[in-house]
Amino acid sequence: MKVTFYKYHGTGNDFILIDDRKNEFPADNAELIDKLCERRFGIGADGLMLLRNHPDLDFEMIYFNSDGRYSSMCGNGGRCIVAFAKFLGVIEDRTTFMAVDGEHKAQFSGDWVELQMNAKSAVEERNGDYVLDTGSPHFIHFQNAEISNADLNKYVEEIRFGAEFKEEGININLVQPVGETLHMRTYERGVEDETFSCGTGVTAVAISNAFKNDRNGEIDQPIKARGGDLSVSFEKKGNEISNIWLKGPAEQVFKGEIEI
Ligand SMILES: N[C@H](CCC[C@H](N)C(=O)O)C(=O)O
Repeated sequence: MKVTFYKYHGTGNDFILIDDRKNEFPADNAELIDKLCERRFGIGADGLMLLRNHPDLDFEMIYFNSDGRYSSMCGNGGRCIVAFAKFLGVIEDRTTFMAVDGEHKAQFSGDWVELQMNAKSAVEERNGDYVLDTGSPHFIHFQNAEISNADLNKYVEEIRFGAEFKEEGININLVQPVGETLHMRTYERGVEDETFSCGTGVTAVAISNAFKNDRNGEIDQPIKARGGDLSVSFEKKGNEISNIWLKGPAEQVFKGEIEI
């Protein structure tokens, strides 16, 4: 079967996107998806997404990590599939679509896509570190030292593969405040490697930073990931977080065809 695919990235978090409105792609074939995401023997990507019809909303996003398994929500992927939906003519300049963690609104601002995010858990503080779910589960460690040469693997071994999270997994984020901007690096569950950006991670970092600094009101947090710049805006009243928007670029890199 010949499949047309489109390669997108959102600040270096890269994805294979397929228009599967005919429901023909073998979504349960984890081995195939893993192979397509392989960087040397396949197309290469952090994840794969299917755009499918939805009975009530503009479309449905089905997301797989590069290990081929169905995944929790992908924020950068959500922004890329919105750009893909506009490219296909499925939507114009705003949309409401279905994803694994529920409905998402999205809109365009210049060449950035703004995606409304769902905070799925309370913010848990653990000796200065944070754990929260923004559609995917995240562990956040803040440090003042330069993160570009930080030992991310130490947190991967201790936390991602530690007793508590070994089974379910969790994404690991290191954060270094630089002025008003948060510089960050992420190790992603299901990719089992560092990625250049992680949208649910960016969102989790922005929210936990507001708790760390006891900030309230309308917050617009600039973030610098390895693959580029994003921002997260939200409202915080004490422990209540609402109106969360993840904003950043979503770019189509190439189109291709592959026999599967
Ligand atoms: N690897 C994540 C899902 C993708 C998250 C990331 N690509 C994003 O942009 O949010 C997990 O299994 O929790």
